[in-house]
Formats: sequence, C-alpha cells, structure tokens
Amino acid sequence: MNAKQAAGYKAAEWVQEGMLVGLGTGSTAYYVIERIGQRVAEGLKIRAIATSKASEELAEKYRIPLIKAADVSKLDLAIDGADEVDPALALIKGGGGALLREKLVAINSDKFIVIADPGKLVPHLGAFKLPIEIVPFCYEWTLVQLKSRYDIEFQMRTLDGGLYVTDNGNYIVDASFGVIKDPGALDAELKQLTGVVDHGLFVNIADVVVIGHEDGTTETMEKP
Ligand SMILES: O=C[C@H](O)[C@H](O)[C@H](O)COP(=O)(O)O
Repeated sequence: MNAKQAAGYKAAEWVQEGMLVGLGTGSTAYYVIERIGQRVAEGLKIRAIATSKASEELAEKYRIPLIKAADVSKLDLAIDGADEVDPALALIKGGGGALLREKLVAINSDKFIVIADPGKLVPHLGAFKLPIEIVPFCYEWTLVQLKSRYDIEFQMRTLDGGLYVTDNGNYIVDASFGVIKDPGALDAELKQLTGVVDHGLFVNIADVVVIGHEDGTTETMEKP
C-alpha cells in the first residue's frame, strides 16, 4: 500500500449503497475508482459521473455504472485528488488538466472529499503553478490580459509539441503565483476575465481531506 492508495481506499468507505458519486481524476483518484470498482464487483449498487475521459475509461473497466448529468440534479458525494491543500482546505487542482469538470462535479455534490498524500499539504497555495483554462479563440489576447494584471510568469501548457487541449476543447495556462495570499479574492478576480473559463483554485468547496501515509494509515482534516 502506498500513501495515495491508502487515501483513495479510505475515502471509498464513504460511498454507500444507492449513492450518486463523482469520480475524480489523477493518480490518487485512480485508487478510489479501483476500490469502488472492487466494491461494485462485490455487489455495491451506485451510479457515477467521471470528471475526465481517462476516469470514465477506468470506471468502465471496473464496470461502475455511469450516468449523464441530465439524469440527476446533483450528486451525493465526489472524491478527487488535489495538487495543493492549505490549512483552510482551499485547493489547487488541475495538474492533470481536468479542473473544469472536477469543479462542476464537486460543487454539485453534497459532500466533496479530497484525497492526498502528505506532500500536497502546504501552508499557502501557489508553489504549484495554478492552471487556468481559457478558450482557444483569441487566447493570445487572454494571455495578454492575464500578464497585464499579474506580474508573474504564465506558460501555455503543451503536449507532444502542440498546445495542450482539455477534454472540453480548451487550453490551459499555468500561472506561477508563488504564494497566493488570498485564494478567495484571486478566485473571484480570475473568474471575471473574459476568455477564462475557470481555474484550479477550489475555495470553500472541500468538506473533508483524507491524507494517506506510506504505512497505510490515514488521517482526516475537516473544514474548519
Ligand atoms: O486535473 C487533475 C486533477 O486536479 C488531479 O486531481 C490533481 O492534479 C492531483 O493529481 P494526482 O493525484 O495525480 O497528484
């Protein structure tokens, strides 16, 4: 058992019979999907929405029944990883590019559980580059807008020699804020910029954080 698996397996215990569950994305969320899949194979009946094409494929592999948003009005529970977690349970997410679907699923769930290893815990968000999802149309102008507002480095995310494209057909700019003193204020500011679809700051969204350790133990942080 490694730390990510410990966190993922522990969080999977929150999943109860009949629940509608949001499945996160990434190397930690992998384990929660794996464990839920094992429980489904043992007879657990749930339905789920995945936050990325990769997680959808994984859920299908484990025969976890998937539904569309149109089928339900909200979810009971979403479980997902994070790139950084601060003491107030504000997060940076989107290292894997899935931030928009992840945020949509998290805010439409009664409970949002974050799973992480201890390396994700930080006193202040911002050492991890903040992913900002922007529309491809005139994205160069959006980049200029961002650069004119914040005197920091912005990097268009790339993949295989081209610009990285999200599951939603958008681009990602990674922003080197260093220390984000007021995540709530930055969250609101970025959302106001035309061209920005969303960003990886999750403020006041997480209810619980499950931290896994290499020895297989876990600890839980609740929203203060
Ligand atoms: O876009 C990706 C997600 O926000 C991930 O949950 C996040 O990057 C953490 O991924 P991992 O568990 O692989 O570190």
